[in-house]
Amino acid sequence: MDITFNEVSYVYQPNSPFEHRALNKLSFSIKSGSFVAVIGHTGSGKSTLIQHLNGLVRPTEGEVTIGDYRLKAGEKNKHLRELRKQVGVVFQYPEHQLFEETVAKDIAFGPLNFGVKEEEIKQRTAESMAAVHLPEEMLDRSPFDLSGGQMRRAAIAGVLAMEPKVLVLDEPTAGLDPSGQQEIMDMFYRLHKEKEGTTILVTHSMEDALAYADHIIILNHGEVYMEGPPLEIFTQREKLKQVQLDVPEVIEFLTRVKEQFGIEIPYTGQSIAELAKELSQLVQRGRVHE
Ligand SMILES: Nc1ncnc2c1ncn2[C@@H]1O[C@H](COP(=O)(O)OP(=O)(O)OP(=O)(O)O)[C@@H](O)[C@H]1O
Repeated sequence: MDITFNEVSYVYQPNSPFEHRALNKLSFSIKSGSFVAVIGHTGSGKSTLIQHLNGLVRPTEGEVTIGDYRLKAGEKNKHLRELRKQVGVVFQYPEHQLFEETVAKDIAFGPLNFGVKEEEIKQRTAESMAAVHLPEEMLDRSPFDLSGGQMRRAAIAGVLAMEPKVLVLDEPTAGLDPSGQQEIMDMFYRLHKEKEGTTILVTHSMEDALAYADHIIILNHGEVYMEGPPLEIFTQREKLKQVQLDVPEVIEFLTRVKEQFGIEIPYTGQSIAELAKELSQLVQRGRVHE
């Protein structure tokens, strides 16, 4: 589903002493099937932006379209159920929203609410558990007896069981250890490729944005500060510094190689260790002088 924000503003607590314009005439579009990372320092408006995507908030000004669905300032949201069927949101610390007696009941909660038949729910539950790498034996356990990482996966399985066309991820790896973070992000990336849906990731990790996204949107004070393909964005160090954002380490490495050795190693998603290996091979072959 294509998504567009057209001159969208959002004001918290209007006409009160606490009035705050969190989004200011925001315009951008997201093509169906893309993996978009939304970045920006704290308070730049990322969470407010994504809350528009499933109708949790409605624009104060402007218009949001998600496929055929339209959220317009001044108009009551109609058919929100339809929208929420299509847009799945993994909120920060999703495990805090687990509440049922068993993992199976928790995963089935959303689909049941939307009238999905029991047989189909069973099938979706099995598929979602496999996607998040949880064994089926866990379905009968209380979600509160699982480890933190397993609880996070169970909560994510509940969102996947809705089979959303758009998956919105609000810092889905916050609080996990580095290997858990990579596993979860690799899982979302694999699902994105398999399901051919649209994925929108809010992250503070420049590394994840570079590794997984095909389009970056940087917010600053509720406005689009920069947008474009990752390599185009992350090579503009000075511009990023102005909004307190860092360049991913791997891009720093490539920049240093270019400055010191005068060569450009094409970046195709390698890690720093892999790039260092490529560089040492070039040195050994005499293509580059130390
Ligand atoms: N309920 C509210 N009332 C008033 N202002 C609010 C409210 N919620 C958020 N804000 C303000 O709106 C701005 C944008 O907040 P938002 O949560 O969208 O930012 P964010 O980029 O997601 O931040 P973070 O990275 O810290 O999660 C901030 O300045 C915030 O203080």
